Amino acid sequence: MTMTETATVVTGNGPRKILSNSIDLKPGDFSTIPVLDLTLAFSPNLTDRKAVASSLFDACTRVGFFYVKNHGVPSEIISECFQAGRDFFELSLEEKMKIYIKDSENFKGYTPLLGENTDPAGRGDLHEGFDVGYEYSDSKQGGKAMEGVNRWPEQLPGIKAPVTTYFSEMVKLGKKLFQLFALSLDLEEGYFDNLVSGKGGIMRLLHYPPQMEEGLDMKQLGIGAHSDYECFTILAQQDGVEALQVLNKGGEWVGATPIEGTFVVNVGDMMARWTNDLYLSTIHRAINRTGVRRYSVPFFFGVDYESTIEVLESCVSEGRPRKYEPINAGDYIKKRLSETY
Ligand SMILES: O=C(O)CCC(=O)C(=O)O
Ligand SMILES: [Fe+2]
Repeated sequence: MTMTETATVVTGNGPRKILSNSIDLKPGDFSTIPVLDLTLAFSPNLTDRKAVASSLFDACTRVGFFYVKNHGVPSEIISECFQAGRDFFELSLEEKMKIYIKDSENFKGYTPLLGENTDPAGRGDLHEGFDVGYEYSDSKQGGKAMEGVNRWPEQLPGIKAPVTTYFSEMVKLGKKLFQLFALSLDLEEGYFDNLVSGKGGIMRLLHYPPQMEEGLDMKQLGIGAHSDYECFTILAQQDGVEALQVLNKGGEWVGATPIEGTFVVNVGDMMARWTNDLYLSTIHRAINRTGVRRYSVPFFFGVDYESTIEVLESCVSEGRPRKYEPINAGDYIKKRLSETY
C-alpha cells in the first residue's frame, strides 16, 4: 500500500475510512487529545461535577479520546499491575499456552504473538496479551455469554492479587466515568449505575515487543487499526514508551504520547451506539518503534452483559436519525471478540 492510498477499517458499527496509512505521525498534533482533570468529578457539588461532564462531552464529540489526571487510582496499584504483566510475559511460551485464550469459552487467558487480528485487513497483531474478567468470589460462574472463570498461570499465583486489585480500582473509576457520561448526556447522574456492577469489564495485560523500522510490515502492527467494542476503555500506558496512535477527524494519525499520572480514556462502539454516534468511537492502533519492550493495560468497561443497548432518545433528532437497533450487550461483545480471535 502506498502512503497516499486510503484504507477502510471494518468495525462492528460499519466501515470507516482511513485517509493516510503512513506510519508517520502528523507533527505537533498531540495537544488535540484533551486532558481532563477529574478533581472536580469527586466534588460534593453537582455544579462542579457538571463542569467536568461538559469537558467530557466536548472530548467525546470532537475526539473520542481524552486523558484523565487526578483520577484517584493510587500509583502503587498501577505499578504493581505493570510488574505482574512483566512477570507474566516472562513465563515460557509453553507455560502461557496452558491458559490459551482459545481453549476458553469466555475469552479469558493468554493470546500469543499474532494470535489476534484486530484489523480484518491485517495479518495478526504483534503483541501478546493476558485477558482477565470479573473475578467471581463464588462457584457460580454464570455460563451466559462472556461470564466465566479467570484462568491464572499456575507458576505465578502471586499475580492474581495485584491484577484483581487493579481491576477493582478500574471498576471504581469506571463507575465514576459512567456518571460523568450520564451527566454529559443530560441524564440523571445515576442513569447507568444499575447496569455497571463491574461484571461487564474486561482487562488485558499487553506486551508489545519492539518493531524495527526496517522491513516494518504495515499489515502486522503492534495492534492494527480498530475501534474498541465496549462502552469506554481506560488505558494505562507505560511512561516514556510511545506507541499509541489515534485517527483524527481529518484522517491523520495523532500520537497519544504517555503523560505521567494519567490514563487514556476512549469511547467504544457500544457507547457510540448508545449515543447514536454523537460520541465518537475513534479508530486507533499501536506501533512500538522505540526499541524497548512496551507494556500497557487497557480496561474495557461495559455494562452488565444482560443489558440492552438502545439509542438514547436525547441523541435522536431530525438531523440525526436513529442509526442502530437495540442489542444485547453480552451477545454483541461475544460476537465482536469471535471476529477478532
Ligand atoms: O496498548 C495500547 O496502547 C492500545 C491497546 C488497544 O487499543 C486495545 O487493546 O484495544
Ligand atoms: Fe483499542
